[in-house]
Amino acid sequence: MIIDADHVSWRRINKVVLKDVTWRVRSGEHWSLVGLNGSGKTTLLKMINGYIWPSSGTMSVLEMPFGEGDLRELRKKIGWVSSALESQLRAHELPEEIVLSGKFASIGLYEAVQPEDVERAKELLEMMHCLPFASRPYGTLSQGEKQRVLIARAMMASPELLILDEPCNGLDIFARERLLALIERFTESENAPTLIFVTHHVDEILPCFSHTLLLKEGAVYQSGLTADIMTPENMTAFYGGGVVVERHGGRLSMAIRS
Ligand SMILES: Nc1ncnc2c1ncn2[C@@H]1O[C@H](COP(=O)(O)OP(=O)(O)OP(=O)(O)O)[C@@H](O)[C@H]1O
Repeated sequence: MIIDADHVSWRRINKVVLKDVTWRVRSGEHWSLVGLNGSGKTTLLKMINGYIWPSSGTMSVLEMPFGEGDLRELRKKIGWVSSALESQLRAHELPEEIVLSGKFASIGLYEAVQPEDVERAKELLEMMHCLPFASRPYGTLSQGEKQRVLIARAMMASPELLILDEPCNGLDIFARERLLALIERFTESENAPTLIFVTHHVDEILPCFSHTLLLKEGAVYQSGLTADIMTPENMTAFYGGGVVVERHGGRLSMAIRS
């Protein structure tokens, strides 16, 4: 089991941020995690990474129950690509250095790298289509190019679980489709880690995400097979009826009902 959250709640003064969340992610599954602003997505991700603990219920990630084992060791097995990470990286570094630093989970490269690490970093840059700008400082890259470097960086540590936290934010429609196509190909590759793709846009949910968790106001609204959950009727109900959801091929699109 990759994630086993059993009746997890997280309470703050005057607020229950996560309410009785039960969520099981098994090896070989890829999940999309969908919810509006404030629905508890980031809180759940922080908990998966062991930065906060359940107020009640039990949580086990990569077979490590919370309260047992070394959280730093656990975090080495989890890649988390987010806008918070993007803003920490240094503008003058080259994509190759940024990818290599992923092996040590460091900002900047301080450790001696082995020739096989350099080889692996190059393979990952190629896989994420980063070679055309591999010799330019990170700070000069577009948002879409940066996202691809960040995913390559996360892969450098060979994680068992890879969280892509709103990776399409700030991308134009073409850059978004290119990134989604790369992510889709990536899920087909041998030894791909279990993926959790976080978004609030239904049109980003690819058929390769086998399962979907819908979060609403801190609680699980639904969880299960994407094919069952991502229907226009279901998603219209999830968003409270104020939207029009349509199917286009294997994906949905959504607009505000006028
Ligand atoms: N430490 C805290 N104390 C009190 N309330 C909190 C705390 N952390 C988060 N919250 C609240 O819990 C709710 C869920 O927050 P969270 O950041 O998990 O949502 P989210 O789904 O990630 O939203 P977004 O899509 O905007 O990033 C929000 O209303 C937030 O204000």
